[in-house]
Amino acid sequence: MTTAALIVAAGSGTRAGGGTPKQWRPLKDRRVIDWTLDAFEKAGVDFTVLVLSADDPHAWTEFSGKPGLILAKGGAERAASVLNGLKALDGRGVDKVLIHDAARPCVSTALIHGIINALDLGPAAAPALAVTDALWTGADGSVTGTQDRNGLFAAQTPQGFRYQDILAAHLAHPGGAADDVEVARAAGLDVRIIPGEPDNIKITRPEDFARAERILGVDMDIRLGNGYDVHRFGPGDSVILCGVEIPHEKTLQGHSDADVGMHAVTDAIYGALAQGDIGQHFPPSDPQWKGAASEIFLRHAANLAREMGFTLSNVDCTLVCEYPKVGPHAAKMRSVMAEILGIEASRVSIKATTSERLGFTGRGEGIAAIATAALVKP
Ligand SMILES: Nc1ccn([C@@H]2O[C@H](COP(=O)(O)OP(=O)(O)OP(=O)(O)O)[C@@H](O)[C@H]2O)c(=O)n1
Ligand SMILES: C[C@](O)(CO)[C@H](O)COP(=O)(O)O
Repeated sequence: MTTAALIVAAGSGTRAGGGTPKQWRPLKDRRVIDWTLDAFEKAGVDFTVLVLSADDPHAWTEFSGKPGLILAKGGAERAASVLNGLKALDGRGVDKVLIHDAARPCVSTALIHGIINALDLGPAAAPALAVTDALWTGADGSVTGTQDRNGLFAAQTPQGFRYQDILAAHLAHPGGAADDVEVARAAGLDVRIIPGEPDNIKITRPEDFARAERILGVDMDIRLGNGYDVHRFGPGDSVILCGVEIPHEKTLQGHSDADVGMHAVTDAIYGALAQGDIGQHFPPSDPQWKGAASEIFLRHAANLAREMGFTLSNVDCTLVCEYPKVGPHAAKMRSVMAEILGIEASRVSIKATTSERLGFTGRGEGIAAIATAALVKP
């Protein structure tokens, strides 16, 4: 089955204001049209017809010759634009066509697939939301009556059809239809209602841009990283764990101050950023890091995260040792780590476990630490 998307982008966007037609205006880091085209590309349609205003030579130049993209001229009304797009698909072996407003950039892959699949069961399928608010009639700023909302739906796009059916329906229609479902029904086609998505809004008025940005903003970049480190014990009288010096009968050995917990957290952050590990940024072969405070490494990782546009959401570190006991120092460790990371202590977890006297940690030969970091870019 060959599936095409038909995206109407030839309107003037009068109600949205702003001078430039809404489909060409910015939305987050791209334009409205880019989000819409991208949604159908991601959904894997075979090709796309983009209906553009004949009065916009820049748009035609920009999109001409793009693989998988067919251009068609817009008409005076939406229905005329759709018909021109349908004609442009003639002779290309299209079975299913999904007609969509360029002004609905938040459409999801799941909804597109839902419509495509529903066309295996009938000639037409379209998304809609059952009306949940009370409906009134009004005049001169006053309510003049109420309207029964039972059985009423708010229509969305993409509206999907078998290609030959909807082409014939549009050719036979006298014009003035609100949408393609009205055209299809006028031709006697049965249209299946698919649950629409509240986020699939149509940008119609100026405030809709901010709504669409909020919806698209949910698609944030969330990264997780893990870190693991081990340091052995040697002669001494204290250890440094997560930035806190704790009296102990031995010390941890290492090239730096051997703060095993801080190293694990640092590596977790580098891991989330896919930026290597501590050894890569601060090679042990470099004498300048001999005896260095591990705070330098952790600050570097946290700053790198910020430079790459991420916010550190939380870190969680588990120290594995029989002794020293970590519990009495955990609160201090959390506040020290939080200060270095530049986040609230409530986002830093430091805990400990023994290994039931098993293995090198159980025999008191060293301490291991494992950590997770979560980073978020809105
Ligand atoms: N002659 C037209 C009119 C509309 N559309 C497209 O149909 C979609 C839905 O229409 P609507 O929201 O009404 O857009 P506009 O007509 O551009 O808006 P307005 O009515 O505010 O001018 C939009 O993607 C719009 O670009 C089109 O391709 N050709
Ligand atoms: C097709 C449509 O998106 C269905 O909701 C809508 O009817 C087109 O926009 P308009 O605001 O009705 O012109």
